[in-house]
Amino acid sequence: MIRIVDASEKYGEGQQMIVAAEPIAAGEKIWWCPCSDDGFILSRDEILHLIELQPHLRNFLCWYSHMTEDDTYVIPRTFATQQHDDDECVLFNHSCEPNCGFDSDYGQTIVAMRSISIGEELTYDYSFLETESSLIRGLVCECNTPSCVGTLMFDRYRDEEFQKRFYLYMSPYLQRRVRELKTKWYSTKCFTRSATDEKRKSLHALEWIQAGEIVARFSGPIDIDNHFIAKASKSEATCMVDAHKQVISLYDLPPQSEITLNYHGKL
Ligand SMILES: C[S@@+](CC[C@H](N)C(=O)[O-])C[C@H]1O[C@@H](n2cnc3c(N)ncnc32)[C@H](O)[C@@H]1O
Repeated sequence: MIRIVDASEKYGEGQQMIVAAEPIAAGEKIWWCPCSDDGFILSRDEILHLIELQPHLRNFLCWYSHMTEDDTYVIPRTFATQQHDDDECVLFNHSCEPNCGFDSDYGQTIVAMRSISIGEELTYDYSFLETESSLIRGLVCECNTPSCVGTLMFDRYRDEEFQKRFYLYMSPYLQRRVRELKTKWYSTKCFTRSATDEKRKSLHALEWIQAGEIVARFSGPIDIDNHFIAKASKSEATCMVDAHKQVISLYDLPPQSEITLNYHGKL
């Protein structure tokens, strides 16, 4: 059903792509990705540490990892040899007007979203899998479609039009993130980190946050068990909550700073 061909001209030296080897009908299942079952599961910090130790693995780790949860990345088991063997699902490229997506019942199955002709490139939108802390955030898109967004920031899941069109084609992780936006909203400048000693998740700045910016917003009770914002003493908290249940930064917060609140004081 599919063929792998050279794509150096479109995406750059050494790049490959998947094309349809026969006509594919809308809704047809194209590929079942084994990587989520077989791959190594690492946090963002663990991957960045690995890249620091072995810089030659950077492209492999960043290109072929995908997110299955906040701060949870699956990388092909073969990363040490830099081969992707039969995991051809890693060769699907991104398009801002994709023709494939994920089957919402079986998140690991790639299906055709419309009929596809022989020779047409098979693509999905990487925003069906990735959020702002994607390891390829900032990739300049070469999909050449009229609705190309340019630089991929992986915040498209927040857009209501995008949700309406593509919710059913997003991975289970992205679908959950879309649902959570209604009750537990975090700024695009934040990311969740799970690599603390107690394995409790915590919220951090992904990029520079200025004093007075809205960092998060809640609709329910602001309870420490309800979200990932850690507690701190009054003098150490980096944020406060305003009358509209918005978490506001008290200071300029450089990347990596932890978002913290003083839960004992009046929130
Ligand atoms: C999962 S791999 C896809 C397969 C890749 N083409 C290969 O041959 O290994 C993701 C990488 O492919 C390239 N890529 C995929 N879609 C792209 C796009 N729309 N624009 C530019 N580069 C893209 C980027 O280098 C990206 O990091």
